[in-house]
Amino acid sequence: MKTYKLAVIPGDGIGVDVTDAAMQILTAAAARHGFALAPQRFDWSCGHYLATGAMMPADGIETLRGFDAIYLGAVGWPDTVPDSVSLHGLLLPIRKAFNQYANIRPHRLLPGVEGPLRADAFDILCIRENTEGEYSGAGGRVHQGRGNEVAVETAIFTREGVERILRFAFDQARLRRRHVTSVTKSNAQKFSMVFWDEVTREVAADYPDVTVAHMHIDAMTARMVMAPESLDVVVASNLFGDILTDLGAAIQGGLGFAASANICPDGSGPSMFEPVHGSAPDIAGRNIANPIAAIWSAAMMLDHLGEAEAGRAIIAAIEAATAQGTGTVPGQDSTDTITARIRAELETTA
Ligand SMILES: NC(=O)c1ccc[n+]([C@@H]2O[C@H](COP(=O)([O-])OP(=O)(O)OC[C@H]3O[C@@H](n4cnc5c(N)ncnc54)[C@H](O)[C@@H]3O)[C@@H](O)[C@H]2O)c1
Ligand SMILES: O=C(O)[C@H](O)[C@@H](O)C(=O)O
Ligand SMILES: [K+]
Ligand SMILES: [Mn+2]
Repeated sequence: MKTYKLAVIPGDGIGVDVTDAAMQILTAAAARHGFALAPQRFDWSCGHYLATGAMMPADGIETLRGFDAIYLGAVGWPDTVPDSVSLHGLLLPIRKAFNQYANIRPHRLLPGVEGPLRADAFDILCIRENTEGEYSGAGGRVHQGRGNEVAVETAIFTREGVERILRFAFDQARLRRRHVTSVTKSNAQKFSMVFWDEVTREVAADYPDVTVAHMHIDAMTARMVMAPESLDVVVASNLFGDILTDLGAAIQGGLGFAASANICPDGSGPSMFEPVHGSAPDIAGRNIANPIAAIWSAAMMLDHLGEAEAGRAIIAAIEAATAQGTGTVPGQDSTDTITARIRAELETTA
């Protein structure tokens, strides 16, 4: 039987709650679809930082390299560890070390879910650059705490990095409705974003069957609210993609529904799957987090591992559950109730 080695990093807060839910569903899917999962759990988190001084051990990346995929809940506990430390100590190193340059985030309404918009027929695939740009971590501070303090943070855009994420987006568009919207701010940012626009035009020339639109990030936020059905594939830099996908989550009913995959397209390292949302300290440990985003992310992981049928079955089970109203009203159903309903759907459908 095919066995997949899975590194599981629940992280902090509701990361733990929703990872437990996703693992239940993954276990059920494996049993039903004839493969096995060998999960190994790592307690890398803000708790680990407080105990050891690091979010993960020094050889953490090397440890992860041996796995077929990484499943992550969420990381961050701002009361005890600054968010800049937790993000740069775990999530960002994994995304960069394994060249997970494509962060795929789907936004559509599940059956039975009423979003905040009048629109309901949207189906957006956001492709976020995931290794450079505004998240490069290049910068510094001088004269800290003094009146003449200076802080510099440089966004880095490389031709390799920009071109490959654009090609990835155009390839995705070919599997969908053949329309790419490239989001920049090239009126204000006259070097990096003008460069991004130029590369977009170059890459687009290789995809004559795909239409392309260029939009500024500010206009894009309005577009996602006013006419989300006009969008197909959306491609953006690391920070813009981060912001747009919380907006995408909002129009699909909330962060509890937004899934994501951090893909290493060349397969040189494991890819990582996690919900878009964070550790949600305000609701952590209360059995009220919506596990659907996490379970959907688990389905994306199975699809990536080559278990597409099992991935589709999980999505179908989520849809069957929400179509009956389970998990559709914020705060109405517990994490356990939603998970149990999805599991029951998975185990009873053909
Ligand atoms: N990829 C990640 O691991 C990731 C993502 C975002 C934020 N963070 C970290 O998480 C911490 C909290 O960040 P934040 O508050 O800005 O964002 P957040 O996504 O954790 O929460 C934002 C709001 O959405 C709600 N929410 C989030 N997920 C939900 C779910 N599954 N069900 C129901 N409600 C949900 C929360 O209760 C909160 O009100 C910070 O430490 C931040 O750095 C981590
Ligand atoms: O990438 C980030 O900024 C954080 O990890 C989180 O907000 C995310 O969207 O993944
Ligand atoms: K997350
Ligand atoms: Mn985010």
